[in-house]
Amino acid sequence: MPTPHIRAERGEIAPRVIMPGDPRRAERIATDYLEDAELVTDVRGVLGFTGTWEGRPVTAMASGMGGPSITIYATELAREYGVEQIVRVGTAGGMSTDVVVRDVIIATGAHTDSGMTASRIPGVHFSHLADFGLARAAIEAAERLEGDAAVHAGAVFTSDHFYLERPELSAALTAHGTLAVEMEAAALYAVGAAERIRTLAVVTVSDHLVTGESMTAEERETQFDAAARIALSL
Ligand SMILES: O=P(O)(O)O[C@H]1O[C@H](CO)[C@@H](O)[C@H]1O
Ligand SMILES: O=c1cc[nH]c(=O)[nH]1
Repeated sequence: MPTPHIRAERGEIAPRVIMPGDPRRAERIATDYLEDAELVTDVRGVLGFTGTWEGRPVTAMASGMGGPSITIYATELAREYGVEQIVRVGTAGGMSTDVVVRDVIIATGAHTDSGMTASRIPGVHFSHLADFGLARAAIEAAERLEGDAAVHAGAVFTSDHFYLERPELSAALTAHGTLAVEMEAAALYAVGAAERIRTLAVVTVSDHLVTGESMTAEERETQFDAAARIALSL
């Protein structure tokens, strides 16, 4: 049954969902990786395609940007479509000098100062954790990958801001081992905990807060092969 934000019928969305922020990246995953992919939702331009990858059904559907947006889609997918697993395939800004542009990060946890999770369990510093089995499988898949992408596992920072510069906060997070900043992982992990579904974020470093290195907008759409292959294998 369609929801306010997803027009697919139940059964048109696979139990496994690959979720980039960008609708065009969802379309590219469908065309470049999936077989027999069909558009199943396009409400608000947030595209979702269902097809198969190595014979297994999978849906590639965008989340839009930020915690509120991914929370809406992930919650509706879990509650209304029986989705069991959502793997975000996103971009992130490098914070640690241990990572460089085009590296891939398997986000085993996500720090955040977002009010979204603060309001889920007031008074508690909730731990936003990836599903352990998915994270372990992603690390194993990365070890089998051909190509020269460097893959890291560790914590990211999920921010509600893209443009607000907070150098002291960045320095403190980096000093505590945070690898990169993005805008959805913590919210996705909170939905995973609340709805009892498996969630993981695999992000490609698209720019670096310290070195200033950056991908172009076109590269942000295309340079995610390693992350996509890891996510699709799960
Ligand atoms: O490339 P995506 O998956 O959208 O991820 C990152 O890019 C967007 C900001 O440009 C935010 O959504 C951030 O999390
Ligand atoms: O959220 C994001 C994504 C990419 N780069 C950033 O600096 N922030």
